[in-house]
Amino acid sequence: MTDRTIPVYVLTGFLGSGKTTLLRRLLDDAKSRGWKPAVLMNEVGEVNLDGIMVDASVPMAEMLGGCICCTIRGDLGVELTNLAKEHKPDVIWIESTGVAQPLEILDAVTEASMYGKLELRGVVTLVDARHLLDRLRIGSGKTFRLMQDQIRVASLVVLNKTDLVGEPEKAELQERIAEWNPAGNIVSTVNAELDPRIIYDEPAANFETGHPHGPHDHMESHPHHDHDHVHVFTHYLHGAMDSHAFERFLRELPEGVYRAKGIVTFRDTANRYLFQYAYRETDFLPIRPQKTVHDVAVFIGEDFSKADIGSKLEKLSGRTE
Ligand SMILES: Nc1nc2c(ncn2[C@@H]2O[C@H](COP(=O)(O)OP(=O)(O)OP(=O)(O)O)[C@@H](O)[C@H]2O)c(=O)[nH]1
Repeated sequence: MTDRTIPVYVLTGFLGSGKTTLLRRLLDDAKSRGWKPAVLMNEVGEVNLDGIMVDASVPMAEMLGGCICCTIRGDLGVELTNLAKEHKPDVIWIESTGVAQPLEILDAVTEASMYGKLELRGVVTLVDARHLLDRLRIGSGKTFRLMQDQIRVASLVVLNKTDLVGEPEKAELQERIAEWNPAGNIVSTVNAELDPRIIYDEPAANFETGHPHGPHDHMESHPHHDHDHVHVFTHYLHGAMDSHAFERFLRELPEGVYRAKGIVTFRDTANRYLFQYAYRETDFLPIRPQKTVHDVAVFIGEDFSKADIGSKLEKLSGRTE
C-alpha cells in the first residue's frame, strides 16, 4: 500500500468550552505549516454556527441534527471517508458536539478507519475552568460525569477560560484533572491559546505516514507514553494471516484491550472477515466488500503496548522487515 494514512484528531469538551476557538487556531497553524486540513463538524442543532466561524477555504463536512455518538454515528464513517477521498487532507479535525460521549466517538472514528487510511492520533478535551469548578463543588450530576468522561479519554486536556478563576482554583482543577487522567497532558489557557506542537507531539507508536509534510514524521518513538491512557491503535495489515494463529492472538490480547475490530484476510479461508472483539469475546463475519477496503485492525484500551501488538501482527501477516 503506498497511499498514506491521514491523522485524525478529535476535539471534545462540554458546550461552550472553547472547541471552536481552538479549532480556528489549529487551522491557522496548519495553514502556516503548509498543511491542508479538513474539518468534520457535528452540531446537535440543525444549523452549524461554529462552521461559519471557520475559514471558508477549509474543506468541511457537517453532521447536523444529532450527536455523532448516537443518532448519526453510522454516518461519521461515511463522512470521514468522503472527506479523506475528496480532499486528501494532511490532517482531519473532528469537532464533536459538547454533549457527546467520548468513547462512543472514538469507537465511531475507529470504525471509519476500517474503510480508509485514517488513524486517530489524539483526543483533545477542552474544559471550561469555571464550569468545571462549579460542577466540582456540586460534586455529582450528569454533566459532571460527562465532563469527567471527556477528561478521562483525552490525550491532552486544555483547561480553558482560566481568566475566570483564581490561581488557587486553577491549581485545584489541574490537580483533579491529573487524578482523573494521570497520563494525559494538561495545559492551562485563556482563549485556548496554546502551542499546537503539544498536540502533534502526542506519541503514536504506529507509523504508516510517509508524507513529507504530515504532522507526525518526526515522532517515531515516545515509548514512555505508549501505555498510559485510553488509546486507539490502528494497524494496517500487509498480508493474509493464518486464521487459527489470529484467533489465538485475539485470545491472548492483553487485559487492557477492551475493544478491537477490523477487516482481515486469511490464507486458509475463502472469505475475508470483519472481526469484532469485545470483553474477550470474538466474532467473525464473512464479508464481500463492494469496493476496495484495506485489511486493518483497530485496538482500543488502556495500558497496552502498541509496539507489542504491532510486531505480533507484522509477524502474523508475514512481514519480516
Ligand atoms: N472568558 C473567556 N472566554 C472564552 C475563552 N475561550 C473562549 N471563550 C469564549 O467562549 C465562548 C464559547 O467558545 P467556543 O469556542 O465557541 O466554544 P465551543 O466549545 O465551540 O462551544 P459549542 O460549539 O457551543 O460547544 C465564545 O464566546 C468564546 O469567545 C476564555 O479563555 N475565556
